[in-house]
Amino acid sequence: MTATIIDGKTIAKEVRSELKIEVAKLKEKGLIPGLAVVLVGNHPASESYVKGKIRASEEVGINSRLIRRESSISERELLELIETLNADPAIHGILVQLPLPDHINPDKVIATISPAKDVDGFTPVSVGNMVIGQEALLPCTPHGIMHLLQRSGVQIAGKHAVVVGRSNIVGKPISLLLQRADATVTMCHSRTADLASHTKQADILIAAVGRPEMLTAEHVKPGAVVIDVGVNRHEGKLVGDVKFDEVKEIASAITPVPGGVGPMTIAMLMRNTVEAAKRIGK
Ligand SMILES: Nc1nc(=O)c2c([nH]1)NC[C@@H]1CN(c3ccc(C(=O)N[C@@H](CCC(=O)O)C(=O)O)cc3)C=[N+]21
Repeated sequence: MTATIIDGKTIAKEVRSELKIEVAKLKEKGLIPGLAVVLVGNHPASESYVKGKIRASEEVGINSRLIRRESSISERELLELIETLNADPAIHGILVQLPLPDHINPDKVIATISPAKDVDGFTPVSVGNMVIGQEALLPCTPHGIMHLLQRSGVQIAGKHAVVVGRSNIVGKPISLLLQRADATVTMCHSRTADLASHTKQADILIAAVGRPEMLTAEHVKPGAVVIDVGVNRHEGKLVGDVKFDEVKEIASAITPVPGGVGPMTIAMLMRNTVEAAKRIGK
């Protein structure tokens, strides 16, 4: 039996139409959510991601501002730009597109973003609040994965989730969110010994290592739900961390790349921006 395809593109569209209604109501009260997207230099993949974010903002009714800076900008100038946005009452969300040029310390830049406007959920304050289960803007990709699972009716409580990848942006936070939803979570990574022996135990398998098609049929238990977070440009096309054609024959459900987690990441950015606007008010 082949797996159900979890259609992130369609689910993301649903999220955006719900948000559109919510934003229209906020506008009646005089509150227009504002998002600043800061793009430094001209990383080719960043251009395409940022375009997606601006397009989604337009659809939902969020006022987005794309702020471009040359890659020669100094760290100090970038920090000053962020301080200005922190103080701007029309801006409720600030996103600094990563990666940044080598001479700029991304940790320093992220830590300068006001936690109230941290729609990526990357600041130390947001991360800390998430870890201890306090109210926080959640990082978009893990937040999007939780929505995908919930909206596709996947039961999480009591299940064994195995996460492959330990990044700050995906692996670590998704492990916590799954645990909070009462899954039992195993955290694996690129250096895990006998990876397949762990991933084969997974009822829910999250692939977030960033290695094209690394997880194959032999890593997957029949009937597992497989979430592919990989976005690898490989021989001119976009592929995930999962060997889709092979794994779809044994999984019960699987996300495609493209059209799975990626669109949900952007939808959650929209949601966080609306959330931040509501909390900050006008
Ligand atoms: N501060 C910051 N926040 C981010 O959230 C952030 C970032 N920096 N840097 C780069 C990564 C990557 N990322 C993606 C978002 C959407 C898709 C997405 O929509 N992908 C489409 C395909 C798009 C295409 O074809 O290029 C899909 O999977 O269907 C992918 C990747 C956000 N990131």
